[in-house]
Amino acid sequence: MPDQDTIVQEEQLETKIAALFALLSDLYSTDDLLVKAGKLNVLDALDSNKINQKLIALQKIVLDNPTLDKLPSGNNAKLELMQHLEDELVSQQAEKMAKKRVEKRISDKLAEKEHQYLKQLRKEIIKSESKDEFSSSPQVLKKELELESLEANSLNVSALNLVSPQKIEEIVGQQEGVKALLSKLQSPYPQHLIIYGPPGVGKTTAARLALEVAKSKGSSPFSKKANFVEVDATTLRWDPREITNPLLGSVHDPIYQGAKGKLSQAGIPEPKLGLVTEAHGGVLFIDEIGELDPELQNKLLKVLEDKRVQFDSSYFEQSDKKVPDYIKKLFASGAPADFILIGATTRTPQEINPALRSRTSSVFFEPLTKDKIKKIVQQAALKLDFNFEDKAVEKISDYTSEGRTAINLLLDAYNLALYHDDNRITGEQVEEAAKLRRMTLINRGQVTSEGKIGRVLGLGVNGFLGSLLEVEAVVFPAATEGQGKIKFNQTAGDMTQDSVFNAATIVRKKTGKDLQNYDLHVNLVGGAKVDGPSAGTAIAVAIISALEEIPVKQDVAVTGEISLQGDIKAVGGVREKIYGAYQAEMSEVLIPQENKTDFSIDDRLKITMVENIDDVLTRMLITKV
Ligand SMILES: Nc1ncnc2c1ncn2[C@@H]1O[C@H](COP(=O)(O)OP(=O)(O)OP(=O)(O)O)[C@@H](O)[C@H]1O
Repeated sequence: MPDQDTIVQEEQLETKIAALFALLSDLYSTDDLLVKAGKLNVLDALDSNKINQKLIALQKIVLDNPTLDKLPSGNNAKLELMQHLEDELVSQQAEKMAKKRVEKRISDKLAEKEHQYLKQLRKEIIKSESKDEFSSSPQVLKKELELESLEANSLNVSALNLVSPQKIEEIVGQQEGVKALLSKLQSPYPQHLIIYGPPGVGKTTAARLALEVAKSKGSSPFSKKANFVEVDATTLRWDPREITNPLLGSVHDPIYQGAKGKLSQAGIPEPKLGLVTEAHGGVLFIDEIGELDPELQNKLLKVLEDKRVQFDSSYFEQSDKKVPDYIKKLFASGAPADFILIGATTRTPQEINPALRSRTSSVFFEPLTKDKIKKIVQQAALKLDFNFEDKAVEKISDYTSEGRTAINLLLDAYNLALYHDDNRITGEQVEEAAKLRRMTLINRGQVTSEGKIGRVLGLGVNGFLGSLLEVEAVVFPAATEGQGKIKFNQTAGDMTQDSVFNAATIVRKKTGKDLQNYDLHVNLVGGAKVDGPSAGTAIAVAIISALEEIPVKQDVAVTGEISLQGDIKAVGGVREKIYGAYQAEMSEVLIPQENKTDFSIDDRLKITMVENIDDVLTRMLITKV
């Protein structure tokens, strides 16, 4: 029989064990406790009446140790063990409560953030939906309605779009260029590039269509939604203070936003995203990239490198609670601008900023020959679904070597045919359309190795296009010596008049003949208007040729101002003029030595630098003066 003390101690142990089990079930849910007991193989022990077995189960569960199968001997030692288990349970409980508290704080914080976010979102929506009292005025609503009805009425199906290539295979005469373009763009790692070539030969159209091809390739990083964003560098306006910068984006500081702007009233600067961000994930096409302001080019290069564009404003306050989150984000981390740059230029690679050139690969588009122009016109005429004479196509190719101009001339002739109730486009209609556009035939086929007296081929430039300028001079002995008359066409411009007078002095120096003893007529064929003294040299050569009756070579063209000393001075548009001479199939072109840095030598035709009238006469006259 156990003595009284032992009974009391056992009762104490039982009470303590019950208390510990109560603590345990506070710590774990019943299910969790059963699972844990199952894993530790003590489920039976929990139900047992034997104190020791219960204590062993308790020990295993609390200390999470399945190997603790023994108990210390002696009741005191057991009481100490239970004290230890109780401490352990208390500390586990404390840990659990601490965790709970932290979790609660986290979920409170989350709820608060969500609430703020929803509030902000609601504000934005209300702002965009709501009309202030000004914009809901009857006058403004009426204007809005008028504008909407105008928009709904659009009838402008662009004819140019209709007849332009819709597939890359329809680009004519640029096989090499298109191959290079496609290979660089449809790769899994597309490259930035610049397309070099004359105007109107399909650079923009090919770039746009090449992106479509790239999008259809599974390995391309361009998604189906990738944008083709197009901008012309010659019309891009920007302000170095970054008040306006449509290319890169700008920050509208509050003082510039106008009194009505909500953000401006709150003194908040607002970043306006630029084309580089609109092109994110796609292509940014910059036409005439060579004309882009050098400072803007440097900024663009930085964006290309960072693939982001950053904003800055002295009005921005990070801590200002009124500043919307999206504005804070834009100031903190900028806007994305990860795109492929395609530039197009009529310049040569040497004339492009070296930093830009080194980051882009080069693609070359060729000038279009007469045959290619005919093919472009035929292709477009078929899309118009209208009859046309072969002569019409032939005629168009006589007027231009630019694809775009050819298409426009075709469309003009088409409109004229409709106007005349004709069911086909004829050669005459093309001529009529060309006349209305003030176009002249291009000088293909003028080249002849035979010399001509008093006829010199000079060079003119119109926009980006250089062309031949035909200068004629005729002289007769004056009826009365010393009273000769000089005549020239008035339409040719004041500068031409000066050029003729300068030429008269040179002629006297070179030939010893006084022009006052002759009637002289100088003519710029076709009433060409010359803005500048650049025809001076050609005029002098024409007069000398006429006076001395020495023929002038007809496959050599010249440009240059002439001084009273007979020096050939620099002129503008040399690059375009050289290209014009090439197109007109000249074999040599004479350029002022002073212009030698304005162009790069190409091997398409012979370019000779000239310093004075003697250099020119040696190369242009068939025999010596
Ligand atoms: N090689 C070509 N093949 C087919 N069509 C062409 C070609 N070149 C030009 N075109 C026609 O002319 C239009 C204008 O061409 P596009 O704008 O692509 O030329 P571009 O070289 O980019 O000219 P620019 O340098 O002046 O911008 C095209 O929409 C197309 O109808």
